[in-house]
Order: sequence, then C-alpha cells, then structure tokens
Amino acid sequence: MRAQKIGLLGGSFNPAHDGHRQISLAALRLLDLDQIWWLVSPQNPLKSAEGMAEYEERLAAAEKIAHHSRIRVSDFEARIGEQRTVRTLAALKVTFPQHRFVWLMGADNMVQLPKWQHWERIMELVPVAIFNRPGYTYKALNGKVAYKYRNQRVLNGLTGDHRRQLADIPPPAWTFLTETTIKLSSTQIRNYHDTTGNTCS
Ligand SMILES: Nc1ncnc2c1ncn2[C@@H]1O[C@H](COP(=O)(O)OP(=O)(O)OP(=O)(O)O)[C@@H](O)[C@H]1O
Ligand SMILES: O=C(O)c1ccc[n+]([C@@H]2O[C@H](COP(=O)([O-])O)[C@@H](O)[C@H]2O)c1
Repeated sequence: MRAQKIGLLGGSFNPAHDGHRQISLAALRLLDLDQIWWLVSPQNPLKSAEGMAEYEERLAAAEKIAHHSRIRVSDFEARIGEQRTVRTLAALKVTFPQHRFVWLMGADNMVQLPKWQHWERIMELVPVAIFNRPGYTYKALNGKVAYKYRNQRVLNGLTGDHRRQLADIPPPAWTFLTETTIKLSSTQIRNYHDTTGNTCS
C-alpha cells in the first residue's frame, strides 16, 4: 500500500454510532487525511466489561455504520492482543512504517488521557486531534494535557490552517477541532435500548 495519512479512531464502539462517522468525515476533511481506521478495542482497560457487547458483534455493527470507502474498521488490537494505546501505536508504526498516523479522540478522552498507560509517550508517538464534545470543552482545554503541551498546539490561525499538516508535524503536536459538536453517544443508545427493548443503531 502506498504511503498514506491515516487517522486512528480507537474506541469501544459499544455500539458504533453516527457520531463516530461524522467525526471521521470531519477528520478526513479538516486534517487532509487519506483514511480513517476505526480500531475496535477488545476492552477499554478503564471501562467495566459488564455490558460490553461481544467483540464480533461490535465489529460487525461498526462496519455497517462506517459505510464509507475511506473508513476501515480494524480488529488490529484483537489480533495483536493489546488494549493499551501506547502499545498499539508502537505496533502500528512498526507494522506500517510507510504510513503517517494521527490519533483521534473526543474531548472526553482528552480529559481522561492522564489516566492512560504512559500517556506522555502516546503524545510523543503520534500527533493527536481532539474533537469537541458537548460538556467536555472547558475541562479538556483547561486540563493537564492542554497545559503540558500548550506550546505544541496546532491552530487554524492567521498564518494559515496548519491543522492540514498535522500528520507531518513531529509529535508532540495536537489540535482541538471545534467544527463538530455532536451529542450522540453509545451510552445514550444503550440506555434507549434498555428502556424500550428496541434495537437502535
Ligand atoms: N459525539 C462525539 N463527539 C466527539 N467524539 C466522540 C463522539 N462520540 C464518540 N467520540 C469519540 O470516539 C471515540 C470512540 O468512542 P466510543 O466508542 O467510546 O463511543 P462513546 O459514545 O464515547 O461511548 P460511551 O458513551 O459508551 O462512552 C472516543 O475517543 C470518543 O471520545
Ligand atoms: O491505553 C490506555 O491506558 C487506555 C485507557 C483508556 C482508553 N484507551 C483507549 O481509548 C480509546 C477510546 O476508548 P473508548 O472506550 O472511550 O471508546 C480506545 O482505543 C481505548 O483502548 C486506552
């Protein structure tokens, strides 16, 4: 495969929803990426396994929701037996040395990032793009990650939209994307399902 700029959206996808698709399409456009890979996590180490749908089920539902030639749903983490992002990123860089990766996540995960294993190493491995998310903007932009890497933030500024070069900027480098503010969440879908007994995707 020729060298590509790839956005990595790691997630539980329990279940996948249109918000995942919308932020992926925004990332393709705003960051000038070639592809987005949805890395379906076998189990988020900070979330309870209770209520987590079977892996194959989450993978299949994500395929249906993604439905786009430039979004790929990947079982890479299950195949290499990893749950920790720092290890997944290191493995991806070794497996696909020709590609340039950008880690994508919602503002909720920017707030939580300091609890992840070797989170500073993650920031040193790949550039990171964060999507705004209702209820998390203030905490994310005033939290530990934003403060520690305050001089590495990439902006759409007076000298141009530098976010389009994010994949090529040596990490640490991060940007906060405000173009999307999407209320959808997997929790909301699971709650709806629990209260109505309907399936909803
Ligand atoms: N509406 C959204 N806006 C911005 N980012 C989102 C949105 N929904 C999901 N994400 C991000 O996509 C990634 C995968 O999300 P995940 O599969 O956990 O869905 P979720 O809706 O956050 O799930 P849950 O409600 O169970 O926590 C995470 O980085 C998450 O922050
Ligand atoms: O590496 C960690 O310590 C770590 C801790 C919590 C979450 N993550 C990753 O963060 C991504 C988003 O998770 P989630 O459950 O919010 O969709 C997913 O790829 C998880 O594996 C990673």
